[in-house]
Amino acid sequence: MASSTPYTVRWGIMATGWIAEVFTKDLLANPALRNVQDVRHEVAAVASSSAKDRAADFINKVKAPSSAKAYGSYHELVADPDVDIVYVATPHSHHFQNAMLALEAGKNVLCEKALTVNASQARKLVETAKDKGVFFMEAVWTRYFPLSIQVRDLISSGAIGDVYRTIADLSLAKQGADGKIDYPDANRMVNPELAGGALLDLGIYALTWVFQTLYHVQPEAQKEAPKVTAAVNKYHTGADETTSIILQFPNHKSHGIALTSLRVGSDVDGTKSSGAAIRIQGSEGEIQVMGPAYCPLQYRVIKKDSNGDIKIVDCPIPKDPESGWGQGMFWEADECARCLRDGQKESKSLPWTESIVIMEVMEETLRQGGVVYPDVITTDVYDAQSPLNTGKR
Ligand SMILES: NC(=O)C1=CN([C@@H]2O[C@H](COP(=O)(O)OP(=O)(O)OC[C@H]3O[C@@H](n4cnc5c(N)ncnc54)[C@H](OP(=O)(O)O)[C@@H]3O)[C@@H](O)[C@H]2O)C=CC1
Ligand SMILES: O=C1OC[C@@H](O)[C@H](O)[C@H]1O
Repeated sequence: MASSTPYTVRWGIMATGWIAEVFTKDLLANPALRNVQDVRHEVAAVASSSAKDRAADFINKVKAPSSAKAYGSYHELVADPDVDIVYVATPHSHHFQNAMLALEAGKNVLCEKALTVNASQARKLVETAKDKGVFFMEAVWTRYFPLSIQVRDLISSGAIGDVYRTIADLSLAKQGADGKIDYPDANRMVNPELAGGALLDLGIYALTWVFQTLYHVQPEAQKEAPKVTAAVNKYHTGADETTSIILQFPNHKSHGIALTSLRVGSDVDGTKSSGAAIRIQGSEGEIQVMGPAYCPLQYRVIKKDSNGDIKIVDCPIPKDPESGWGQGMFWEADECARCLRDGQKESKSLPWTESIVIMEVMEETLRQGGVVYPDVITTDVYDAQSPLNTGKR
């Protein structure tokens, strides 16, 4: 008989930036509001690489319980026996070293996207998770949206026949009046030292839709790595600003088109009236996914013989009625909790091999585009004392 006591996971939050805050507030949201009774989350500790006070301020800001510990270093966080799983919320440049720090300390890890800067780093992380016998997952939250699960199920059930093409776009119109992209050159979005660029930050979501619909749904033995043809425009910092990828899956005769840009937006006027960000095209019809590729809230199923009778399905994110809070990151946290409870080391919705194949596609894209990042962030040699782990910037 299933236990009526929810399984509790104690989180350690590594970094105190934007997404750390959003994710932690979702962790603290009441699971009942999303009809979840079997798992729950606690914030055990928060670490800032810059100052203990920053971690303490973060704990106050997100309204975590005062029992949550504040640390002024990532090393202290991963040594805390009260932390079951570490959420790595640093820039992409830091993921390899930071996730290794936690894995080497024997911690389970949820690491923000893009998982790493290259495929070799991703492979090393997976090997380490295996060696240590811990859970490890890339935090592509979109995969855990009920909408994504429904779309994958529709494809698997043959609702639109054989899928031959997926076109997916995640672009943000960030060009300012002066022709420059509206982020300072030092910002993580365009700074090569922080693995900046459209591809690793946004393109990963376009690729997520290509992979969810053309790769993930295939039987294990039929999953194939795609051929990659990419066009990349570089910003003056050296990071990619507009990147378009054609992925060819030869055995399935399917194509994925993954688009991303910091010059033009998928949502032209900010009113979400620009049409489908994702089109999944099959022999018997098409599924269109509306809204930003990272956080889609509606899909449409258009059958070949529908005669205009389109099925429209809304999948809103449950909000706390009092605070209005709820961003949809809690679903990926619930997945982590269930995997820990059930002793699973990887998530079935985003297995290790799939994260690695996607990293291979991104690495090849950057190679074709001539985007080069500094050695300190591309090395696949773990160094506990790397400046990326100690915060000595
Ligand atoms: N899933 C999603 O929807 C989203 C995911 N992300 C992902 O999360 C990660 C972090 O993004 P975001 O929160 O926007 O970034 P921020 O710049 O807001 O925060 C990053 C944090 O990392 C820590 N950090 C450590 N070293 C550095 C450094 N050299 N430069 C800057 N920060 C450093 C800092 O925390 P401290 O000083 O406390 O150590 C900082 O606050 C990225 O990988 C991004 O792709 C981002 C936005 C949305
Ligand atoms: O993951 C993300 O999703 C939302 C974007 O605004 C952000 O830049 C990116 O990191």
